Amino acid sequence: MKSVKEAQDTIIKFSKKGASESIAFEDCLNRMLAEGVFADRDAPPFDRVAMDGIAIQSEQLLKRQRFFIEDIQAAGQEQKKLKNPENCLEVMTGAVLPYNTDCVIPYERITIDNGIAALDSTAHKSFQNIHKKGVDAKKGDQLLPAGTWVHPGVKGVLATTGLTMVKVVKSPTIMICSTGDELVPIENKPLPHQIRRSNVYMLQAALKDLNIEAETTHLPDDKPKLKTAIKELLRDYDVLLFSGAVSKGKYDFLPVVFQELGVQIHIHGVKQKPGKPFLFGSQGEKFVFGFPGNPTSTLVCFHAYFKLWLKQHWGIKDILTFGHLDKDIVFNKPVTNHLLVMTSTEDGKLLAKPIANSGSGDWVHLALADAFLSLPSEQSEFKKGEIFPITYLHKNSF
Ligand SMILES: Nc1nc2c(c(=O)[nH]1)N[C@H]1C(S)=C(S)[C@@H](COP(=O)(O)OP(=O)(O)OC[C@H]3O[C@@H](n4cnc5c(N)ncnc54)[C@H](O)[C@@H]3O)O[C@H]1N2
Ligand code: MOO
Ligand SMILES: [Mg+2]
Repeated sequence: MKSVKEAQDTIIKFSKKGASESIAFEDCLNRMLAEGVFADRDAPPFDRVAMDGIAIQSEQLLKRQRFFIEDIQAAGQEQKKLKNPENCLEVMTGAVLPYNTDCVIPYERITIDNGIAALDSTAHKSFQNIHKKGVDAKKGDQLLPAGTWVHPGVKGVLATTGLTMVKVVKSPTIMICSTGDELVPIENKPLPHQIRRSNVYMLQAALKDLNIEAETTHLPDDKPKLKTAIKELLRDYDVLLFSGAVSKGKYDFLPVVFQELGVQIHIHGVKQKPGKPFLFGSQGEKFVFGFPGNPTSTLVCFHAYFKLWLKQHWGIKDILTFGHLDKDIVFNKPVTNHLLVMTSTEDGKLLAKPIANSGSGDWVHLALADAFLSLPSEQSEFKKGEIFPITYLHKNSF
């Protein structure tokens, strides 16, 4: 059985960058750029007035403190010219600096009376309050490298560059499969021995949080039927996510079906709780993730392993954070303990409060968790205040 570290290293080994596709600018938030973005013009594209006020020729400061206002240069107007260097032009933030001027003095530093602007002092410098053409980037400069994650600031740069289509890393096609004859559709009223197939919706939502769409399907606990269905799914999808059927039960057919279909199993069993029977395999460029069926195991393994695989493939950011355990814990098994927690902040510290639950099959208390702390296998007593790596379970929790 692999340790968590060995399992994660194995996953990373099989994760590589996805293919690329061009998509509409509107749709590119939370995607990874597949190619660099270059400036189509200087940034800023002209000497930009940075304060509302007046523009003068700085040389005149040696001679005068009062300036006749010739005209106004508003933002969006073509560049005007200061005709008489002894005068000034009123200028607005965002306007082109008028020709023949080199100094902007804000309204707060002048008084205007009868069309004359009087300065509070002559202590002003050339090029003050002017955002110089090309100071941030020159035409042709790389503004964003390939691999950049599109967040709101990046969208602003893409918009400024006029990119209506954006080349991004393509999403893998994913099918989420539930297994198990006890499962019924959520709209059904389950019989006493049945439950609703909730895990697939949890996984679909976790993917949606990452801006990835995925379909769901259900497969029965029947080996020949499973084999036929998975063979087709492997042909049609890049990645199959399974919940259930990977442990030791008589009907846990996934490991043997994978073997018979020529799927190489790289991980089956990890020294962790929950998620011990976790399985990961591949067939060429196709990947299978077998998340143990207990709901907490499914969700924890999604975040601990599938997100790691996606990190390279899809480019999601690794938010490596540490949380302060908020309670003493004793855990005597030599395995990593992924402990469900509710997070909060206090005096700038991230506190992680363990959630009481009845084990990995307890879906009721799973909903109270927004993260899990990974307590290392070599330790058995964990004290309040100690710091451990934390993994968030959903986007709104970080
Ligand atoms: N003899 C052993 N038994 C078990 C072991 C073991 O090592 N030896 N491991 C336990 C652990 S740990 C886990 S976790 C589970 C994992 O089992 P499977 O991956 O084989 O999953 P199933 O047997 O199919 O189901 C387990 C449990 O989860 C429920 N489930 C499954 N899918 C869904 C779904 N889509 N929505 C809601 N709930 C689901 C299922 O009904 C079961 O209750 O095995 C232990 N056993
Ligand atoms: O480890 Mo199982 O994954 O406890 O529920
Ligand atoms: Mg089982």
